[in-house]
Amino acid sequence: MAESPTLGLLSRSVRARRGRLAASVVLALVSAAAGIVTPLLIARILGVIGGAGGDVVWPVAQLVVIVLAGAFAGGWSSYLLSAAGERAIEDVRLAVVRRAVRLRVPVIRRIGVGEVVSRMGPDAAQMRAITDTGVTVMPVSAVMVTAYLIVMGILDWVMLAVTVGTFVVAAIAIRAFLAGMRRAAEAQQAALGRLAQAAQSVFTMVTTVKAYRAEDRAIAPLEDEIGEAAASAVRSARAQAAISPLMGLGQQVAIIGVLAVGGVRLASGALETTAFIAFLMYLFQLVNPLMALAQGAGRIAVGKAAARRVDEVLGAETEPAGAARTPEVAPGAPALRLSDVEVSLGGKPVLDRVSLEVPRTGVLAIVGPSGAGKSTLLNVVEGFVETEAGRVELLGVPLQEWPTAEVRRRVALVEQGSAILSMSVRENLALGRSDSPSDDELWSALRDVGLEQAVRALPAGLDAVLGAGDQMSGGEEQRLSIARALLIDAEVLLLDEPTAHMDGVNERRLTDLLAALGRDRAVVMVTHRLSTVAAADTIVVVDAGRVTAVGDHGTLSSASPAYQAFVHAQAAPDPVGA
Ligand SMILES: Nc1ncnc2c1ncn2[C@@H]1O[C@H](COP(=O)(O)OP(=O)(O)OP(=O)(O)O)[C@@H](O)[C@H]1O
Repeated sequence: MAESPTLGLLSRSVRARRGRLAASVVLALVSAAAGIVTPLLIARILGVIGGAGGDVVWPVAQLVVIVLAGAFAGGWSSYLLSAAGERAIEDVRLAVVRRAVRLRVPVIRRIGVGEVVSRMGPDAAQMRAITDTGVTVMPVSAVMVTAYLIVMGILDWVMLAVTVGTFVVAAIAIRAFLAGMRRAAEAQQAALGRLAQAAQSVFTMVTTVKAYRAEDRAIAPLEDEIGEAAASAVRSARAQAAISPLMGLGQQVAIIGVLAVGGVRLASGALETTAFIAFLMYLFQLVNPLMALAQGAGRIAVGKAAARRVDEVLGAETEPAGAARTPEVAPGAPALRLSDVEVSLGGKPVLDRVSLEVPRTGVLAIVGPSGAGKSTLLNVVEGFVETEAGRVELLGVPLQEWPTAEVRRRVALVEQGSAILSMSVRENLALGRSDSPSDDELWSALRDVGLEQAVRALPAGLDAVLGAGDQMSGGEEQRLSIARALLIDAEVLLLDEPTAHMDGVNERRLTDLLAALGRDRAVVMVTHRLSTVAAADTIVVVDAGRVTAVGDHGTLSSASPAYQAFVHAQAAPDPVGA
């Protein structure tokens, strides 16, 4: 079985903190040793008081020092352990967030955004068990149990045999409950993941939910998952609750057995009273490391189940980085060339042998009915969808021969609708830049898209944080996305319905801006607006995943029935006003 990437990461995290963890183990052992020595000292003191004679002050002083040192060492050890555990969680969270954002787009969609978030939250938190329990608590407890058993064996091997026999029976019973606990914890983790996914969808669309008075219906799946998480947590608690009484029962039976056997051995003179008392004290103490072992085994099983969920992100395929070096651009090659490209989404063919050339300069408009595959075409160029067949070239070079980052630098995408992150206007605008653009540059880009006044009106201007307070309208946010694309000065500009939310003035302004940009770069625009389409240098008609016609407005108006239908639909008089 391939190693789990999450467990690999944890093992690196542990190795990076091996000094502190080793100190924690040593301190835990010191604390354990103090616990082991204490009954012997108490037995000695009792012997002195009981008439054996000798100095009592020195053993009492030793006892005080050892008890205090044991308590201090125990506390320090547990602090070091907790700190290492928390750092391990931090490592997992950082790894998840860094990996998740680099996964291939279809992979992120398959896992689900809420599910990815849950891997960073509750699942990562479970990793602590593997580091602290697995690395120190379990080995230290095992050492303690062994040491107790050795000392108890030295004191009286017959009573030891009774003790071991009883605890072995208890351990067998506890094992069955641990398995139930693990299964319940797995179910709980899965339910919490689905809860995060469902909650993400409801709260992103909270205004729609309210507008349709669907609050109760929308949260029904969330309530189901909350119920499932609680039910599995209760099952886990039930299994966990059995561990302590079983261990206690084992201890009680062992005490009764030891008292019976010890009484006989005391009477026969085979056992000294002080040894008998010391043995009983060890028996009382033995239950602590045994409990730690049983509960630790449960926590580790839960942690490993969470690690398998985190593996889904850490082990998933990231976007290919592409070629190591930027290729030579073929002179005279078109900006983009698609040859017989085929794409299927969800098992359904969406692009069917699409061939298309986008010249180095000029505005190219893609038109076609809803669902025809226009956005998918743009996504193919960005590498957001897999092509099943065909070839896509940027500046004459196949996409896979480019470094992916270089493709994204040369091709700017403005997606349908708003694409604003919860950041300041400045950060949103500079998203594609490796340097920090000057304020002049930012204002100039905002002016180009007719947004300067709106941003100047924001109290914090360029530093106004968007997203949190809905400071901009949908159309303004869309124009901000266009300004962001202008700021990377790409050779190819892809726009998906850029005028969808625009008024007439801004639509005209954008059409003029795109025409100006088209003088020295390729502008590809999916649009339904006739005025924008008619002004384009080239128009591509897409229908049911196929390119059905290419030409300018004049040519297509007479030669393409599909285009004529498009023009007719756009130009049709308003049926209400007719
Ligand atoms: N992730 C997906 N899984 C399955 N099918 C998908 C997926 N994304 C898109 N589709 C389907 O692919 C087809 C093309 O979608 P696309 O978004 O490219 O259409 P479009 O021409 O841009 O439409 P519109 O004008 O409505 O935006 C649609 O039928 C859509 O249902």
